[in-house]
Amino acid sequence: MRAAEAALMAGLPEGALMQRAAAGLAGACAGLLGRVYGARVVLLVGGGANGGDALYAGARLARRGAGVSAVPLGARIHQGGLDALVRAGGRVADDPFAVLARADLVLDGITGIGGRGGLRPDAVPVVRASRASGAVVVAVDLPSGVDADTGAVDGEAVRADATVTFGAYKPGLLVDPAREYAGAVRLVDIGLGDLLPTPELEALQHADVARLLPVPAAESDKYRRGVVGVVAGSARYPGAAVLAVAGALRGGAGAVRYVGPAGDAVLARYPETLVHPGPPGRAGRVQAWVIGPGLADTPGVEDVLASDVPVLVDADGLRPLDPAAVRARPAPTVLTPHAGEAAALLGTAREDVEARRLEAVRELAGRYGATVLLKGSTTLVADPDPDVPVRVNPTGTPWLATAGSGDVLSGLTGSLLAAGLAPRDAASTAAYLHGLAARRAARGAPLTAHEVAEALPGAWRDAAGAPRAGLDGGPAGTEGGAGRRPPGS
Ligand SMILES: NC(=O)C1=CN([C@@H]2O[C@H](COP(=O)(O)OP(=O)(O)OC[C@H]3O[C@@H](n4cnc5c(N)ncnc54)[C@H](O)[C@@H]3O)[C@@H](O)[C@H]2O)[C@@H](O)CC1
Ligand SMILES: Nc1ncnc2c1ncn2[C@@H]1O[C@H](COP(=O)(O)OP(=O)(O)O)[C@@H](O)[C@H]1O
Ligand SMILES: [K+]
Repeated sequence: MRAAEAALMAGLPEGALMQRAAAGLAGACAGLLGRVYGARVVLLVGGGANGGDALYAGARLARRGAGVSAVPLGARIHQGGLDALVRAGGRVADDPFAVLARADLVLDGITGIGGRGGLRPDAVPVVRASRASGAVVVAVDLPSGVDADTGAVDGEAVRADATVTFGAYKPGLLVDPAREYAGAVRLVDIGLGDLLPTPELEALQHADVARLLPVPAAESDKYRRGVVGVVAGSARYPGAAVLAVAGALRGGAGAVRYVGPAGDAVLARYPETLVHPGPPGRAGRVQAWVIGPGLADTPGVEDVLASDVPVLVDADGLRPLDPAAVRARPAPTVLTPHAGEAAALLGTAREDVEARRLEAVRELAGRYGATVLLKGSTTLVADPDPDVPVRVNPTGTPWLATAGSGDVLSGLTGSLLAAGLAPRDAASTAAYLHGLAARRAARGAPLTAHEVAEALPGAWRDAAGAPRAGLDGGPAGTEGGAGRRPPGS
């Protein structure tokens, strides 16, 4: 951000960029207020340019008739911004707590990308008073106190109803725990355009997923569409096998081979499954393996890792995992740990992984030379190449935190691998569809893992922009829609 802003500023009059930011910010605040004239606005102003943004936006609101008071925090204050505010009729608050108690809107301009660590002690009571006032809290660029680069929150931070961010989304707006502090995020374009470098994080959108989803062609047969092998379930956990197969059947592979002791349970629910007693090496050719869900102590991980096709390792399969063995594989490996499993692999505590997800997923991907999908409130997918952007999943719902939903995800991901998607694409597309399916299935009420699997075709159609019911079976070549949408649609 800093490099791109410096390059852009070099060709602009002094202060122009901050004015663009302030104009966007003031516009967003006006929208939230509904009526600007007579509204009471309080600016929390730190010592940097983030405070400058707040002051110039405050000046714009004051010119439209708002009563605007600034609460300076920190040793310095942006002088140009303060002068503009005073010229527009705003003022510095004599009693911060009195103005906050009556505020309609509070602008958090304490820190932006220059913030380090949580809020400093002098800011804490003022921020708490802002929340307690019932005013709408709008963060400037980022909620103060969150880490812009990682999404970590070390100490206290502003809990915003909305965040107006400039130029590009910052990782702290997309990755929990910080993401939760940001509220609804709006991006204001300040003209950085091509000056922005390759992002560290990217989030798929419907159109991206539509381009990635495998669609059978006229010449396809079940083998050419890919066969996925699922090694899952045990006498103790037969259900995990059923759920992993459920995900795999809906992921685009032409056939699903199940290997393990839960064949009867699988066939009872999904007669289309090809069931083998094992071991995996004798089950016939597959284009990708999924191993782990509900495996308990069943052996087979080494056997599967020795194969020359992509392998997804989940749940119990992750326990005995040796980095050297994974790195030595001739084909890609995908690991899908939740925070607890990731912590065990890294030799750290679950809370550490949850506090620093981005770091944890990158470290695991590097250590294992594998694509790693870290599950949880923010699902992240890291490539073994550290220069490739990490993908953050924008879909999903906390209702997904239900037993067995991870088994569905591993089957789905494996199926997309078998269908030929690159590991990072398979994992991030699966997480996207899985999250979308969960939202469709939950609609604000508890859901079961099985319902997530059942909702996958609907999620697929949504993402692919496929014709709605009643229009299917139109002119030849129109079914499926996926992959045929023009870029950016
Ligand atoms: N560079 C630019 O051209 C633009 C920058 N913009 C704004 O400028 C911001 C970055 O400005 P700065 O680099 O001045 O940095 P910030 O304004 O984010 O923060 C720096 C100030 O905060 C203090 N500080 C650091 N950590 C703190 C903490 N935990 N608690 C309290 N105070 C703390 C520092 O001592 C310093 O005074 C962006 O986030 C954005 O809001 C926008 O105006 C767009 C244009
Ligand atoms: N708080 C949350 N918000 C959103 N998604 C969540 C949350 N907690 C868990 N999930 C998702 O739910 C699924 C749970 O998978 P997992 O932990 O492997 O459970 P299981 O082993 O029971 O299937 C994952 O897709 C994960 O990303
Ligand atoms: K801020």
